[in-house]
Amino acid sequence: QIAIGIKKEVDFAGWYTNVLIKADMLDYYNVSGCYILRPWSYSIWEVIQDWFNARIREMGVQNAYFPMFVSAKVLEREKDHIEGFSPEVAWVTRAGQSELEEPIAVRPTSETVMYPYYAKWIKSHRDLPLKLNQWNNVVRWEFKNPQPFLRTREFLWQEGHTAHLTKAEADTEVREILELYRQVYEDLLAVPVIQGIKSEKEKFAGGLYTTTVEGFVPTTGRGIQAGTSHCLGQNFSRPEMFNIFVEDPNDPTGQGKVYVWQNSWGLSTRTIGVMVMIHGDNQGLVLPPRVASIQVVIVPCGITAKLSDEARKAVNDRCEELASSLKKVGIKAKADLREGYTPGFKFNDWEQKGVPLRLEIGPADIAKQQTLSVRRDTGVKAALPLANITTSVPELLETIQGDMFKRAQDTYYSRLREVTRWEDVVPTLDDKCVVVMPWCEEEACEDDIKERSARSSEPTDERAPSAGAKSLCIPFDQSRWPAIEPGKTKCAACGKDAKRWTMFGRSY
Ligand SMILES: O=C1CCCN[C@@H]1CCCn1cnc2cc(F)c(F)cc2c1=O
Ligand SMILES: [Mg+2]
Repeated sequence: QIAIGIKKEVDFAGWYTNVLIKADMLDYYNVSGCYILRPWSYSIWEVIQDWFNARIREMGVQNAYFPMFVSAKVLEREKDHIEGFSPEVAWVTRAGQSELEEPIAVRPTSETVMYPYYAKWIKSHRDLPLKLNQWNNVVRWEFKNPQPFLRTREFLWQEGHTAHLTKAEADTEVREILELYRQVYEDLLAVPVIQGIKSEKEKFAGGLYTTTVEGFVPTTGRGIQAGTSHCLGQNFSRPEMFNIFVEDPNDPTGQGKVYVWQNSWGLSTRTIGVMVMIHGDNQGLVLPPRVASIQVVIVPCGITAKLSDEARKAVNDRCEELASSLKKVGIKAKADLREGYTPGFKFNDWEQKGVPLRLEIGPADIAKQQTLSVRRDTGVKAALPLANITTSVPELLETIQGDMFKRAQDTYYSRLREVTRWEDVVPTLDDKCVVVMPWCEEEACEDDIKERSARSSEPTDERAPSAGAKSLCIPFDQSRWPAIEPGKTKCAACGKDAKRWTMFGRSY
């Protein structure tokens, strides 16, 4: 009896956790907001790590590891940097039965752990650029309801922290990393994202500016911040903060000092949650081939009781041979020869786990020297000759990867609604779309938009106010929308001169 699944469009939150459990991606844990990452999801994180490590190594970034504990004195180095976040900080206050002299914080991010050592290690401009990254876990005691991968009290991420002699160099690296984040999503996870800069209200307050890759979840019509690359400017290197400076190589007197220009950038296991939400369907998980730990599952069919033992052996051997010839060309293939399970049971099992391609082989297929392929993303079936299977299957997997991305990108772009009149804002949000409007970029206006859009669209049911819209990003690529005419095009919210088209929406 295969459990009746929860429908994605009916109960999205229930569908999401059900898919994760049924696909063996995670398990629940008795500390709220924490989950166990089982191999089926952890293998996706490893693909992302391997890919990202190769590329940052090419950029001269080195991996390192810093302690997870931060003293209160160090964490609260600068009151205003931390003040908004302090409710999220987890503290160790005792070991065994003895209270600690000073409480020790568990890192929520590592700026304050790392930068005192940047100050110590960076003595000359020849020590620049310093580029370190760590793969670690961080703890943030969020109080909003937790969601696996999307909002958890402990999560895995990489956090890159770099120091440069000039702003220009820092600016360049911010975008190089953001481009890598785009590729992780679009090329590995088949998830479309839009690159842009955050508004003053939404940026990391401790930094100079924040760039972001913004995802979109069509089922809920909500945007999701999928990765961030900040330029910190000299905010963390200035004397009152970590005092990280070098002699100015361009100052003939040799007296000049340059405070270093810093960046920090992070991508977390939220990547996995976004991929599940975008591609999953009512049969369960749908994995993009490039991150699937099993890309092709081969299932013996037509094995009935009346089939002779040698015929049954012939089918099983053919499945095994097919798996090994696909593995030889680098395809992650598996023959499911489990006894005592029907083909139908196996089909459902691997569909729930999101394996991108199934190949069925029965006596009839052997006779015809073919296999029946079934795509997980579309369900489309096609007979494939065994003769050229080691080229047709890799090609089919690439087609699946491309089609999954294209479908998701078309959906995302179809939900970007150009809005130039305020009265169209809330209806657009209620339509599960992103508002893209000419915006003045003033913080007061953004506060106003959030408040005015929080009122529900139907004046009658004041009870159920919809969540307000916040700015998601100001896309770097403005060419998708009509040019803003300076002094002429007005902000759709306040009527002041608009500066750039900006995406507003409800978000995670
Ligand atoms: O977002 C990134 C990328 C990787 C490195 N860090 C930056 C900025 C993190 C911003 N941030 C985000 N969340 C925080 C939560 C806290 F509890 C806290 F004490 C501090 C922070 C905090 O600084
Ligand atoms: Mg937060």
